[in-house]
Amino acid sequence: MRPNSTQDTVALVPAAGRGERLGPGAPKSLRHLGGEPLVVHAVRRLATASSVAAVVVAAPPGASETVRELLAPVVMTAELIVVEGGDTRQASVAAALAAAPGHCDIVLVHDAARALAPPELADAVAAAVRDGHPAVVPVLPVVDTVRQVTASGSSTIDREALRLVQTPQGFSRSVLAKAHAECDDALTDDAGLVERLGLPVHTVPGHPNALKVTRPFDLVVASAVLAAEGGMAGSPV
Ligand SMILES: Nc1ccn([C@@H]2O[C@H](COP(=O)(O)OP(=O)(O)OP(=O)(O)O)[C@@H](O)[C@H]2O)c(=O)n1
Ligand SMILES: C[C@](O)(CO)[C@H](O)COP(=O)(O)O
Repeated sequence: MRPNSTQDTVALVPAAGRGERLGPGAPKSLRHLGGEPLVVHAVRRLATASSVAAVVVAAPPGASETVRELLAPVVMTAELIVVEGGDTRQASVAAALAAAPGHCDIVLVHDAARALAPPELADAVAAAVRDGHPAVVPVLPVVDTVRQVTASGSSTIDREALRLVQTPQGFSRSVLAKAHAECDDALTDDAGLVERLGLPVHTVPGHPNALKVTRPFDLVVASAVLAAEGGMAGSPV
């Protein structure tokens, strides 16, 4: 246990995706960045956050033991649980939530694909939930002009009110559990499920390092980000 910390948070890490947009190869969370799998980078940073007491990873089908062996040496100050993920991101989050230890009232949901999100971002999101917001998402402003294209033509959309949504997203545990129990629409994130309950979603500033590795170009960018931060490889937390 770290001194002077509020360890009331469990981080769920959906890591079971195939990574089709990244191209052929191993499941995305097991592909390497700077010599380590993406899931190792993501979990190391989460486990470094002072609010995080436990991490539950939803591993690719058949890879739970591999993921456990990869993560055991790097997660030393938080409880580590590995479960098998599902066919969709939503199913993987639900599987991880079902395995989350009961003593954590705050739940973060964080893509393994956002491998370099800094621990401070996780703590900022958890702090906003602790302050009373039932659902919290980190967001970045849109920096490009946005155009909507339809069959009948195209038009510019006012970007002032638009934001790009990242993870980790934070929730009060009861709210996330209710959202998953009551909504089975296929949505792209957990805040969308909570929104369907009619609850507000609070935003906090995101971080450029929390970029999602989706396509090959993103791996190039993430490699540069990792190099710029001096690498975190090999340091157990
Ligand atoms: N069945 C799934 C699908 C996705 N994810 C996870 O959800 C996060 C965000 O998903 P995305 O970036 O879309 O990953 P993939 O589904 O792997 O990507 P693709 O759509 O290119 O196959 C990733 O950490 C991914 O591993 C998951 O746990 N289970
Ligand atoms: C959850 C997420 O990362 C927030 O931006 C995003 O919605 C995941 O989308 P994907 O299409 O599953 O990569």
